Amino acid sequence: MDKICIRRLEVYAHHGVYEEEKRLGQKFYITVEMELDTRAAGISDDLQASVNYGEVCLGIVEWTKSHRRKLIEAAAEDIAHYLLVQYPMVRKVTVELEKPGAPVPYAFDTVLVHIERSRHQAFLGIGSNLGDRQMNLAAAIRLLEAVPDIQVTKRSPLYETAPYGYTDQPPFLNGCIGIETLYTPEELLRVLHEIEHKLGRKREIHWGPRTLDLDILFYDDLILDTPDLHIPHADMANREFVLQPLSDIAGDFRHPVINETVNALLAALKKQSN
Ligand SMILES: Nc1ncnc2c1ncn2[C@@H]1O[C@H](COP(=O)(O)OP(=O)(O)OP(=O)(O)O)[C@@H](O)[C@H]1O
Ligand SMILES: Nc1nc2c(c(=O)[nH]1)N=C(CO)CN2
Repeated sequence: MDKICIRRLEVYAHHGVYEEEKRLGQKFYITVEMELDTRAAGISDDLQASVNYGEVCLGIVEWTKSHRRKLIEAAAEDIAHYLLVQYPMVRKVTVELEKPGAPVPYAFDTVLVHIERSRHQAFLGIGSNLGDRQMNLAAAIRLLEAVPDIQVTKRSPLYETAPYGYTDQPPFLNGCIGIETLYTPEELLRVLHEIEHKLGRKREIHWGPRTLDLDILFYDDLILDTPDLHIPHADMANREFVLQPLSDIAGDFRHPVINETVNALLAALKKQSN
């Protein structure tokens, strides 16, 4: 990825834990690196095809002056978030916030926090087999679309599927959606649980009937194995009700553990079940 960088933008602002810092203010330096593809702007020589660094400086200065955070961590987090929300072309930002006059009674050059934040691509499985299934799935997508740091970018068709695992239950309606998000996997899972809860999901039988099930299938090419979260979803390669709709929107996406595309996994599963 290409980068547009702004080094040590000077801003007088009032972030700090101590009353004196809040009252008097002090100098901050802000360095940002924005990763984006500058090829189109490079070829066309057109500012519309890129990010205007002057406007970025103005936005950062205005934000930094008009807000107050106790911690430089919090100020840097907000600046990174502001840049990713404001400039969809920017895939990743690095923000370094320096406070050279920090109230420390020793000689030092500067203190700083350095963070990297990025936009993530994730694929979710959605399913329902209780109540008005189509309405449940449509409502789930609407709720997801209303979450500020999630954009729904792709939707598969919905498929009627026989219950897998625990088979003594009604048929499911299943689909997959693609999203872009600024959330971490854990934050995303929390959002999904809230939406499941809002739509009346009760956790009773493992693999049992549900008004709504939302699973994280892929999150970039992340491999994560914690007690609460397995990414890629642990059983997805065995589930046609996942792979079929996923192949409609992400057939070429490669499973980072199995190292096969979704299309290849689906073909293998179909062959195996014939
Ligand atoms: N990739 C993932 N997506 C969603 N939940 C996950 C994932 N990996 C682990 N989990 C954990 O699984 C727990 C149970 O989720 P849920 O009740 O939806 O399971 P289930 O739908 O019955 O089974 P399955 O996840 O195999 O479809 C969640 O609380 C969550 O902590
Ligand atoms: N067809 C189908 N079967 C399932 C489903 C599902 O979404 N579709 N979800 C389950 C647990 O998540 C268990 N079995």
